[in-house]
Parts: sequence; structure tokens; C-alpha cells
Amino acid sequence: MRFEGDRVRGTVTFDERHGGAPGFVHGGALAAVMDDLLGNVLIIIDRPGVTATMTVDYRGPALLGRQLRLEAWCEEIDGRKLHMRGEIHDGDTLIAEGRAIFIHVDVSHWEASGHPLPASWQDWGATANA
Ligand SMILES: CCCCCCCC/C=C\CCCCCCCC(=O)SCCNC(=O)CCNC(=O)[C@H](O)C(C)(C)COP(=O)(O)OP(=O)(O)OC[C@H]1O[C@@H](n2cnc3c(N)ncnc32)[C@H](O)[C@@H]1OP(=O)(O)O
Repeated sequence: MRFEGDRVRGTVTFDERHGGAPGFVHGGALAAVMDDLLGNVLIIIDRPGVTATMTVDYRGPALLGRQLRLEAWCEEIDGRKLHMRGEIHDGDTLIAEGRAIFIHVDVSHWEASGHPLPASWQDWGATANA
């Protein structure tokens, strides 16, 4: 995935590990990719956050071995609620649409695990809190 202006873009190719029906991508695998895709928008808007709710509309068949195109953006920031949108395409065919509300949290949210946080997270959200 990469950042282009206010958009996250990328590609993904699923293989047999991500299969559902023979030759097709499991819907849960698509949802995991969608969550990760929408999560990357947190970097663009410089807000640490977690997924509170996400819906995935499955619009077309996703086939294993195809390079699928990913795109996501932030639609609205409403207080701590970050409304994210994303799409997965196969060529011109829409495969899945994602909508999520992420909630802006303080980086200390992740301290509960006891695992050290990446040093780069120290300044995450600095512009949002300014
Ligand atoms: C996660 C990693 C991200 C790291 C990023 C790394 C750097 C980026 C690099 C690479 C990107 C990778 C991207 C990964 C993406 C994966 C993301 C995940 O999988 S996240 C894990 C799953 N999600 C949770 O574990 C949340 C668990 N839930 C909670 O912790 C709490 O419920 C939380 C923080 C979401 C809210 O709790 P409160 O106590 O802080 O706040 P309250 O008062 O309940 O809600 C605040 C506002 O939000 C609304 N709200 C809360 N939950 C809602 C919901 N489900 N639907 C709608 N609104 C909701 C409420 O109505 C309230 O709104 P009003 O301010 O009153 O207007």
C-alpha cells in the first residue's frame, strides 16, 4: 500500500491460503484486507485509531490469483469518529465496498498489551492534537 495525496492505494493478490469456494477468495479474507486498508488512512489523517464498526458490501466475485486494486479515503471526521471508505476492484469490476467508523484514541490505548510501541508512533497524532 502507498499514500497518494489523501488516498491510500495498493494491490493484493490472494492465493489458496485465502480461499473459500474453490477458486474464490474467502469473504473474511477480503474483510481483513479492507480493515487493514481503511486502517492505513489513519496515517494520512494523522490520527491513531481503532476500528469500532465496519461493513463490507460484497459486490462481485473475487477470484484467487487476480491482482486486485485497493483504494481508501477518509470521508468525514466527526469528533473522535473517523468515517472511512474503501473499495476493492478487479479491473473495472467493483468487488467490495467498505465503510467503517474508526475511533480516534490516544496512543496509550496500545500500552495495555505490555509490548513496546514503535518509536515512530511517538509523534502519531501530533498534528491532530495541535
Ligand atoms: C489497530 C492497530 C492500528 C495501528 C495502526 C498502526 C499504524 C498504521 C499502520 C498500518 C495500518 C494498520 C491498520 C490496522 C487496521 C486494523 C484495525 C483494527 O483491527 S483495530 C482492532 C479492533 N478494534 C478494537 O479493538 C476496538 C475495541 N474497542 C475499543 O477499544 C473501544 O470501544 C473504542 C476505543 C472504540 C471506543 O471506546 P471509548 O470508551 O474510547 O469511547 P466511547 O465513548 O465508547 O465512543 C466514542 C465515540 O465513538 C462512538 N462509537 C463507539 N463505538 C462505536 C460503534 N461501534 N459504532 C458507532 N459509533 C461508535 C460513540 O458513540 C462515541 O460517539 P460520541 O462521541 O458520543 O458522538
